Amino acid sequence: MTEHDVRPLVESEYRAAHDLFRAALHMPAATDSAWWRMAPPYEFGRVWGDHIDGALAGTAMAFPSSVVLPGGAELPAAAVTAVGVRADRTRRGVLTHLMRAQLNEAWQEGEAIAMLHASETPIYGRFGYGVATRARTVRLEKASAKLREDAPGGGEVRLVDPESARELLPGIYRGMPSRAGMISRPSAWWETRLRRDDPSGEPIVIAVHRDESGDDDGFAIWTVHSNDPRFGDGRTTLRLLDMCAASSAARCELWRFLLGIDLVDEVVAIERPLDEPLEWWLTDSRQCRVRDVYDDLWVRPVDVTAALRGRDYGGSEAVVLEVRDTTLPHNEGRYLVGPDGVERVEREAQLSLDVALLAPLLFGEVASSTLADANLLAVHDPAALSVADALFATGRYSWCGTHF
Ligand SMILES: CC(=O)SCCNC(=O)CCNC(=O)[C@H](O)C(C)(C)COP(=O)(O)OP(=O)(O)OC[C@H]1O[C@@H](n2cnc3c(N)ncnc32)[C@H](O)[C@@H]1OP(=O)(O)O
Repeated sequence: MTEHDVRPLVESEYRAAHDLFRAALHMPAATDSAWWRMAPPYEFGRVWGDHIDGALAGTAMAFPSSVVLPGGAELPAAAVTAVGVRADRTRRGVLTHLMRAQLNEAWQEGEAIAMLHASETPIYGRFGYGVATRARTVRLEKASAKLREDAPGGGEVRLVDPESARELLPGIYRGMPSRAGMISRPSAWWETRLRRDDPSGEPIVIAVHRDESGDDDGFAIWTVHSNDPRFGDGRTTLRLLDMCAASSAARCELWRFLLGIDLVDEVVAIERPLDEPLEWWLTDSRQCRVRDVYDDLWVRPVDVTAALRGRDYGGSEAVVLEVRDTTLPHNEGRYLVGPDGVERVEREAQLSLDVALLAPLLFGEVASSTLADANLLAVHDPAALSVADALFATGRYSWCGTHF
């Protein structure tokens, strides 16, 4: 049997842990400058390692953040990242040990939620994570994607350098109207984002939007990739990595700016909200080509009571929901969930599900009746299903938009 030695790593071990993570993603060890870019989130000191035969076999880290739930409440959350196991040590429970240690740490820290972006979908469900938000990648051909003349806009867009961006962008982000799925970005996250070159080595370019009354209210971050015409097709792609704005006027004006940049053939934007009204801003809606729709933020309720209490509910009736949670047994039990509040009860359950399916319900990503159709939600009282549908409906897609 494999002997595991799971413990928090110390600072002198962080770089090796990061290199192990990079190797698991088939990336070379970090150069000094790559490590300088990626080190800030390690500074929170929440880095775990599992050791086999005295050598580091796997690692996972987290930094403190928060996430907005439907209704606008913000809950403290552990942002989990840099998870990797050595290729010659996989499938012996290393990740399982790391996940348990990390989730217990989040519980001790009083974090109601743990959250991450998954490299592959089969990995995290067994630890109680489920898809909370989805996002899409869109591609616009610059020559044919034209914004309607009466699409929103106004104000002006200017390029800023990373030093100014460090001053400006965190405040603009905090000023955005809150939306379910959005997370807080600690300064360490900004340090990494604004230091980071694309893996291809292209530098980031940053623009800020200022509204007509002189307030900065939106920004975009991108890289530009050109294909040498002597060898390739000579096309130039602008890759939009991050765009946030406080108003649709600011957002549309940023799109107008991007689609007007010279010597660009196409704009490809990742992790955009499913309901960004690009199709509606264009003269020809088909010019917004949706390349892909994918799971974005995965959420794991660490404290189910706090997570259930963190959101608003629709409808007028309550249901008794049973939650199974083998990883964090303190969550196991029955919850009366209704528009008047949430409490633990001993009553018979009307519906029951695994904790991993709570996040899609909490964030309005799926209806209870759809989960029941998929045999993922057990229905003990059929009348409760439509009540649960009404309770958890959100009316708007949740969206994260922050990669970590
Ligand atoms: C938030 C992030 O950082 S996302 C990045 C995650 N990292 C990567 O994708 C890097 C490449 N992959 C890896 O490093 C490893 O394969 C990991 C981290 C995905 C899994 O680590 P392992 O130590 O092998 O996982 P562990 O042995 O604890 O597996 C537990 C269970 O999950 C299953 N599992 C683990 N990884 C996968 C996977 N990629 N696909 C399908 N099942 C998987 C195992 O088969 C096992 O199932 P079982 O309990 O039924 O036997």
